[in-house]
Amino acid sequence: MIEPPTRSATPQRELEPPERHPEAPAPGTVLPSHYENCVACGPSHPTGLRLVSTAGPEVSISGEFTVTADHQGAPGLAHGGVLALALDETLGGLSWLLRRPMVTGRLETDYIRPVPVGTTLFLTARCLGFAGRRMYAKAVGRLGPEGSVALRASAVFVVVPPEHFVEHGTDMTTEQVHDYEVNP
Ligand SMILES: CCCCCCCCCCCC(=O)SCCNC(=O)CCNC(=O)[C@H](O)C(C)(C)COP(=O)(O)OP(=O)(O)OC[C@H]1O[C@@H](n2cnc3c(N)ncnc32)[C@H](O)[C@@H]1OP(=O)(O)O
Repeated sequence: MIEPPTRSATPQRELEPPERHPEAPAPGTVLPSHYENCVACGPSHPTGLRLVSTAGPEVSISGEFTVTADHQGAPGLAHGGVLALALDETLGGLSWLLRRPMVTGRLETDYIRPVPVGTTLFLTARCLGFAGRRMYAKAVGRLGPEGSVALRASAVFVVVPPEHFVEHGTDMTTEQVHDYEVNP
């Protein structure tokens, strides 16, 4: 049997520098939810994170959400999978600034401190650059705007054609995907 190649979220060669799209939302712009039922950012999801992302400088995003009892693993503490979800969503927000549809290929997470229920977690994600269709990025999660680092992540996102979401998802038309590419 042929083993799949070992994959890493650390770039193996020099990256093409990221370019903020000329029509990207200005730094400080709160980004709309990309889907109202998204478990990470959707305002209609009953128990989701309701994570709010904001465009940052260069190719960066900040995100915020408050851990509730719906997000527990151990009693009173956020589940690690939920924290990975928050990192994934914040990293995914980079596509708003790059104006390229992308999906997570790999997400490597370091859990550094426990995150109690009631904490507002402050996340930032930064694009490192591209190698072909691969976008490399890093993210950090803090226990307060300037607080202790609780999480770190390195990720590879893979640029996909808009049709990816139509072909593999439901209730999505090509027009809607193109709307996502050009709004806000
Ligand atoms: C309205 C809109 C809503 C927009 C909605 C926005 C939602 C945001 C949500 C946050 C983001 C998510 O959670 S997204 C959901 C979670 N992720 C997914 O569902 C992805 C599932 N996986 C896939 O669909 C596929 O494996 C792909 C698309 C990632 C790759 O498949 P492919 O298109 O056939 O391409 P492939 O040739 O395999 O790979 C292309 C290049 O990427 C590299 N590559 C592929 N996978 C990996 C990997 N895990 N780690 C490192 N590198 C990788 C390959 O080596 C190759 O490099 P080279 O040979 O070219 O050098």
